Amino acid sequence: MLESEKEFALSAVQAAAAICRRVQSGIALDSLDKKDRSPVTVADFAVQALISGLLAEQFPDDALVGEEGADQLREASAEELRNRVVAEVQAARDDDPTSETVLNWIDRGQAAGGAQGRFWVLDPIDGTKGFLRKEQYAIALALIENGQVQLGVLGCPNLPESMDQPTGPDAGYAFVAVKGQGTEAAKMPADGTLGELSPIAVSSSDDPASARRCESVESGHASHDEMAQIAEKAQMTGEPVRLDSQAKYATVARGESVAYLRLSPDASYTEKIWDHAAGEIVVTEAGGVVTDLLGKPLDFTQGRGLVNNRGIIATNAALHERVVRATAEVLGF
Ligand SMILES: Nc1ncnc2c1ncn2[C@@H]1O[C@H](COP(=O)(O)OS(=O)(=O)O)[C@@H](OP(=O)(O)O)[C@H]1O
Ligand SMILES: [Mg+2]
Ligand SMILES: [Mg+2]
Ligand SMILES: [Mg+2]
Repeated sequence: MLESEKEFALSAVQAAAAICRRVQSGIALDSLDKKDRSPVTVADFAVQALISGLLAEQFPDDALVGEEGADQLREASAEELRNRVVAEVQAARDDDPTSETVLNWIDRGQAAGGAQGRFWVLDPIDGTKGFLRKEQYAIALALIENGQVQLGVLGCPNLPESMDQPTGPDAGYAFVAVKGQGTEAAKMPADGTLGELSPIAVSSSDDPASARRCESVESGHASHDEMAQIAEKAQMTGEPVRLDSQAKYATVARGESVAYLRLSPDASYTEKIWDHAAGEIVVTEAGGVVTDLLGKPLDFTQGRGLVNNRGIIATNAALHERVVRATAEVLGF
């Protein structure tokens, strides 16, 4: 089941990774460019346009819930940015779509989502801050049918074989999960090849003390203090590994970290479905558990946001209950 969707999603994410790598190689870390966010903006728009255009051709009846919209690019003052985006999309394809076509592809991603029907979910670049730092980022593509995630692909172009290694030219992994069929990973290095897919699984450890957990780099996205209290309560005493993007879900899925905690410091913030759909299925099909802070499954039926959600607990199966309990104690549920 979903064979052609799986093949499509993997190849679309691989093509997107090539755009990201090309754009990222133009970022100078040590200069004034540091404050220039335009590379990630170019790659964000170009990736959404590319994948949306491919989807429109291959699955024309499917809607797309994507993070980006083209309003900003349509402004007269955005001509230079728009031209850079269009050039990236043209370079990634065999044909030369017009600027209007590219903008329309981006805007196809403004679908509302919801409980019924079939739609794709895309975060063209998740971990935009990590992208600018040349650290971790992910291209996240998922397929939702009647509110359930059925397929997810995470492309992590800078993810090394182990989190303890520095990222380098050999880095790059793709993860793919299909409902009921498990999660697989393949090397996706910068040379443009995709290695053989092989099954991955979460850690089987039930020992919190030897367990490694991961969390966001940005303190604006996740409350490091409260998460440290939860971890301590759960007796997860190891230092957390901080990395950007849904690569965190990938490290849980392949068993190198046992938990990904996410607790927004801003209680009014609504998590977005594109920040979690692909990651959720990649972890659950690898044998893990992904819930909200109350221990309930994530609800993808409410549109573009995960409403009434203040955070995420993604762990291996053995430690989930312990972390949910610790969360309730610390937050006073
Ligand atoms: N206030 C707040 N609370 C929680 N989450 C937020 C918040 N603001 C933004 N975001 C979303 O965080 C996404 C980045 O995810 P991470 O936190 O995993 O990566 S990072 O450490 O920030 O790099 C990031 O995704 P991208 O925009 O795709 O990078 C945002 O959708
Ligand atoms: Mg994101
Ligand atoms: Mg994004
Ligand atoms: Mg964003």
